[in-house]
Amino acid sequence: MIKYTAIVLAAGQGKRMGAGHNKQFININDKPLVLHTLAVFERDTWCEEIILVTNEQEREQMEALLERFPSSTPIRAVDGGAERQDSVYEGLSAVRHQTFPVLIHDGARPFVMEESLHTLAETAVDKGAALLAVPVTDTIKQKEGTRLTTLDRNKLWAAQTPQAFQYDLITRAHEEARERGYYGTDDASLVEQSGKEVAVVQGSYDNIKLTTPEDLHKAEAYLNNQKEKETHAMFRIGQGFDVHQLTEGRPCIIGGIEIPYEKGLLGHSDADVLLHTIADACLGAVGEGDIGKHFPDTDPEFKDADSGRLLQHVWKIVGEKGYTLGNMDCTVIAQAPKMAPYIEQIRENIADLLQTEIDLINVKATTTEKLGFAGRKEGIAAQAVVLLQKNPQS
Ligand SMILES: Nc1ccn([C@@H]2O[C@H](COP(=O)(O)OP(=O)(O)OP(=O)(O)O)[C@@H](O)[C@H]2O)c(=O)n1
Ligand SMILES: C[C@](O)(CO)[C@H](O)COP(=O)(O)O
Repeated sequence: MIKYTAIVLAAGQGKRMGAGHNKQFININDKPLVLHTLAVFERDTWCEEIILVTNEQEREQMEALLERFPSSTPIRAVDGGAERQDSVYEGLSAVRHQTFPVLIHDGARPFVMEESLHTLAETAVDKGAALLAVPVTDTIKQKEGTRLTTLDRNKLWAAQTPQAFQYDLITRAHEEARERGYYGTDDASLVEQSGKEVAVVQGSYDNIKLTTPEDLHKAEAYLNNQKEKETHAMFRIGQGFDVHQLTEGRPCIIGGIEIPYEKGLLGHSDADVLLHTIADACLGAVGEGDIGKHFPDTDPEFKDADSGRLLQHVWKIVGEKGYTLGNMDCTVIAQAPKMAPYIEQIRENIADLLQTEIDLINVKATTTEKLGFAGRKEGIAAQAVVLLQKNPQS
């Protein structure tokens, strides 16, 4: 996981939208545009802080909106400038975590996907600068006076946001542009001007910028389509499987309970094979990959980590996506130690971690009749099936 800062630009006037006021406050399916965009970053666990660049005259209105819709990710509002580029500069000046990559995003692009944010953050760390873009699908003509020329479409990409950068690199590019009086229509162009390469991350054609009134209809259609898909997904199912090796000199922690045994489980964290399996099943159910993606075993933060804490983090993601537990069924596959005396304690602990009823949690154990690695007591495996159901309030 890479932590990043998001700068969300909302200090424009929305002249081309023709609403008579800043388009960021236009309601799309009962919620102002800017809140749809902020929600993408609020949901993303990689986003450490959001800097919202607002129009000085609209600062109070924006702050009132943020108060009405509180966010779990810190949001700081700062005043923007006359041009988009000036607003970005003000946003950059307010960044606190200067070692994190910064993702600069138009408040008017509410449909960017979380997967794109992660690829951009990773590419910015790796290469310094990256932008989201899509191959152009129309034939593009250049008109000079009355003369038309046709550009080679195979070389053309339509730039989107976010555009992601190492903080020092983009700040320097902005300062150089200010010194030269250069104004670009995006941030990548400033880095290009300073002679550095910007990596292209292919985005989605859905990541539109709401610019003209026609775009509002497209946005409503997109959101209705999304809603339809979500309401159909009343239930989601996930399965998990995990194995850890038994070794001497480690505690044997299964389901959060330390079980007296001559050996323990080996792993980067506390190697709780059952809680890892449950976490994987939960992430699988909400389409969020696996625990390796969220808690890499190369990250020193998770060395000997309490897997109960990891499961609670996963459970928060499940909750944020609007799901609650239907039920779960788990099997621990171990020749030894004998699990039966600890099953009730394990169920209670899982129920406690997930703040749910114990009746929804079934845990059982089996040996493998001395066959295979489990039978030879070389390791312990666990598997789980988790059914999630849509929270009626979401
Ligand atoms: N001085 C400015 C100008 C633009 N933006 C932001 O930059 C994004 C992209 O700009 P655009 O779509 O052009 O928005 P507006 O400038 O609001 O629209 P218009 O050009 O039609 O007036 C928008 O989220 C807008 O709020 C900004 O923060 N500060
Ligand atoms: C940054 C941008 O969204 C990339 O496509 C675009 O250049 C913003 O331009 P605008 O004129 O400020 O809408």
